[in-house]
Formats: sequence, C-alpha cells, structure tokens
Amino acid sequence: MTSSSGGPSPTQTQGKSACMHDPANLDEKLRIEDLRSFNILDTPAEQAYDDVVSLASYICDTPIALISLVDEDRQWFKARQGLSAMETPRGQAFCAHAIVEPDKVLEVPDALLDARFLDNPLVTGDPGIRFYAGAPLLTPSGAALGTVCVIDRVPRKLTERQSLALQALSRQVVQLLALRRANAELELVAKAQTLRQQQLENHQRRIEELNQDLQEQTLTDPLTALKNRRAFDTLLANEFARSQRSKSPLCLLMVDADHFKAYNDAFGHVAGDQALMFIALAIKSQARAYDHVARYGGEEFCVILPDTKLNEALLVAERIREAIKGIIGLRRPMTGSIGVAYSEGVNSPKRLVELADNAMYLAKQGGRDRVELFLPPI
Ligand SMILES: Nc1nc2c(ncn2[C@@H]2O[C@H](COP(=O)(O)OP(=O)(O)OP(=O)(O)O)[C@@H](O)[C@H]2O)c(=O)[nH]1
Repeated sequence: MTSSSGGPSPTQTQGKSACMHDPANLDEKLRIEDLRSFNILDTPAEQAYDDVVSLASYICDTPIALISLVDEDRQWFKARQGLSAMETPRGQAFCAHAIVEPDKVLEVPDALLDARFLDNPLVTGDPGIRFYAGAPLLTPSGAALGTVCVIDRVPRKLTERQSLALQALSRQVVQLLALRRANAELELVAKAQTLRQQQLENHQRRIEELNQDLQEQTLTDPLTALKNRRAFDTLLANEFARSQRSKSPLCLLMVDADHFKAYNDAFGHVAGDQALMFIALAIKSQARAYDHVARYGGEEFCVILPDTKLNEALLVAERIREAIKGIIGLRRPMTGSIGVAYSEGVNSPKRLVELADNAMYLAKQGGRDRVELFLPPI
C-alpha cells in the first residue's frame, strides 16, 4: 500500500504469506468464486462506491477510507480516499484479517501494539498505519468479500455509533454489488433472448426461402425451365380475370412441335429432349417480358399474351413459327404448328384453351408449319 505522498510500492513490500490469514473454517475457493461472480475486480471508479468511502471517512473522522476486496493474492480497492494505491499484496492486508470474522468489525486501536501488525510494512513504512477498523462485506452466501475500512496514522478507537455506521455502510456496498450482479444477469438474459430471437428469425427466413424454392419447383418444368401446366392454369385464370375486369384484349397461342415422334424415333429421346429445350428458347426469344410462356405438356407449349389484340398475336405467332424453323443445332430442322385464340366473346379460360387447341389442330390439318385462328361459330 502506498500513500498519496509516496512510499514503498506493493511489489517492494510483497512477501508475507497470504494463506497465513485465510480463515480456517471458510471455504476460500467458494469465497473467491463468490467474489468473481460480481465482476467487480479491476473495474473503473464509480460515484456510488466513492460516496461510501467519503461518508466512512467523514463519519469515522479518518484521513483514509477504503472499499477493499480481498482477492487471491491481493486486496484491490474499488473506492479509496486518502490513498493512491490501487491494490496491495494480500499478505500485508489488514482486511484479510477482518474477513476471518465476517460479522464483526475488526478494530486495531494501535498497530504498533498488536503482534499481528507491528512489523507490517504498511505500519513501519508508508502510509504509517496506526489505527485500522474494517467492517466485512458479508454476502448472502456467507462469504466476506473484503471490507469497508477506515485508517488513521495515529492510535484511536471508534465510538459505538461509528462502528455501527461502518457496518451499515458495508451492508450498503453489498447491496450495490448485488444490484450490479443482478443487472449483469438481466443483461445476459436479454442478450440470450435477443440471440434466440435472431436464431428463430433466421430459421423462419430459411423456411420461407425453402418454401419459395419448393413452390418455384412445383411450378417449373424441369426440362425447359418454363412454367409448367400447373403454373399455366393459374396464370391464365388470373390474366383472363384481369382482361375481363379491365376490358383489355387477351390472346393465347398453342404451339405444337411437328412430327416430334418421328424426331424422337430417329435420333433418340435425349436428342428429343434437347430439341424441346431449343424450341422453348425459340418461343421465349419472341415473347415480351410480361407474356407467359409455359410447357403445356409433351411437345406442346402455350403463350399467354396479355393486353394483346388479335392482329398483334398473329404477328407474334408468325415470329415464333419462324424462330422454330430457324433453330440451329438440331439433328434436322423442326417446324411448329400454332393455334391462336382471342378472348373476345369467350367466357372462360378453359374455353380459350379449347379455341387455341382447335386452331392448332387446324394448323396440323392444314399441313403443319402454320399459324391458324379458330373462330367459334356465332
Ligand atoms: N424426348 C421427349 N419426347 C417427348 C417428351 N414429351 C413428349 N414427347 C414425345 O413427343 C411425341 C409426340 O408425338 P405425337 O403426339 O404423335 O405428335 P407428333 O409426332 O409431333 O405429330 P404431330 O403433332 O401430328 O405433328 C411422342 O413421341 C412423345 O413421346 C419429352 O419430354 N421428351
């Protein structure tokens, strides 16, 4: 311990056995665990603790007052008045004696007359302790963590009221420590809850992503990556309802590869698959971003053309027919027959599909590689 006026450093005065002062009947390991659980050691100064030592010094009328925590090999001061040292070796600590009897104030009226302290470097040297009184910091678990103590450089005694006040201050410090630990625990619980919440949200997001993927998969044709029949049915229903609501024109194309069985038979199923992929790309290349291209089944494709008049749809169909014919990389050139249906006067999506199908059939009958329109009888 060094006084504010200087003196031997803690390391210079180190050397006496700390264990000498350990209480025989107190589980020191548990006491240290208790002390560590407050996470107070080596923390910065805090007003609440500083106020306690000011009060202790004032009430007991001493130049020095400390809140000392007795660690394994040192005593560390959470708050100090009249002393600049942050800690001293436990072997020199008066407080290490005070905690042996946790429910009593240890009072040393004159250290030079006490065999335990007369050769203590803190007595013989700086800060020249003659009087010491320490009230142990007794926790609910029964461990004494340290003391609230007062020190003077002259021999003296505390009055009964000063001694009681010192004990009251010591209890206040224990309350402060308990509050600190409870707050830290609450913060930990809150952090754990936030973490758990984040984990739950991540899981939720992942599940939603997986669901979206799954939904996407159930609506996509695996060979061509176009919308499948299921997706087509929904899209057509939606577009049909919208066109009725907004009185906007809607057209549907049914595209069927010609003589596809013969292609398959001639070049095999794998080549047939490749041809279907090329056809899908050719159709897509002629569609606008808001058109819907779907694989209706087998070698049949559908194109929903929202906001499209019949003459425009016929042009798109022609372009698709040309695009199929122009596919490069097939084992032999491919053609497609295309049926066009127009929504005017049509009362259901199902009927629109029937009309497109009929038109496509007309194109087949007409010699294939053609675009046909089927006009229903009035
Ligand atoms: N490679 C391959 N072939 C398919 C697939 N789906 C359907 N097909 C074949 O497409 C062929 C369609 O034959 P058809 O319905 O007789 O029609 P087509 O030979 O194209 O004759 P038209 O339509 O009259 O011009 C069948 O041989 C089916 O096996 C597929 O995913 N991959």
